Amino acid sequence: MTIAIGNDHAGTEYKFEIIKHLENQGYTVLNFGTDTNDSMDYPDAIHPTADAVESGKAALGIILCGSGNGAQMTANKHQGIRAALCWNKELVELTRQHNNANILTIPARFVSLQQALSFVDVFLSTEFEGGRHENRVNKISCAG
Ligand SMILES: O=C(CO)[C@H](O)[C@H](O)[C@H](O)COP(=O)(O)O
Repeated sequence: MTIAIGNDHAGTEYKFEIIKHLENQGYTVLNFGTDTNDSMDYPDAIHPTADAVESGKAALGIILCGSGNGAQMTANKHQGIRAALCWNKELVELTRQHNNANILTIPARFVSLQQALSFVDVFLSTEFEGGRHENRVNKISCAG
């Protein structure tokens, strides 16, 4: 499975650890984030990450910035993206089960590296439940 990843300078360190973690498990990772700690604008990394998921080049995405808010807001501008900002494992599990989230947003300055890696594991191993959630998820993209 191919995973897209994107980050600003606040997420660089965790990004490299996540890539290592994923590649060790056999995932292919497309890296759209900055590889340095130099200050940059998160939309420049997040839009290409969202594009990769939206176009199907990647099955799922992971994005990081300091609080996660800017990254999530950017990704959710894309029609085919459901990006969830999560700060515990339960939220990660629920957003896959109920929202069929296709991008996990990690607030790198507010969680430990161990937490971030565990979020990634839960995100990739949890399936959408469908059922009553199917209609609700379909209605997300209808602005009315
Ligand atoms: O976009 C954000 C907040 O919504 C991210 O947390 C950024 O990483 C953060 O704003 C970067 O802050 P910095 O002071 O420029 O390092």
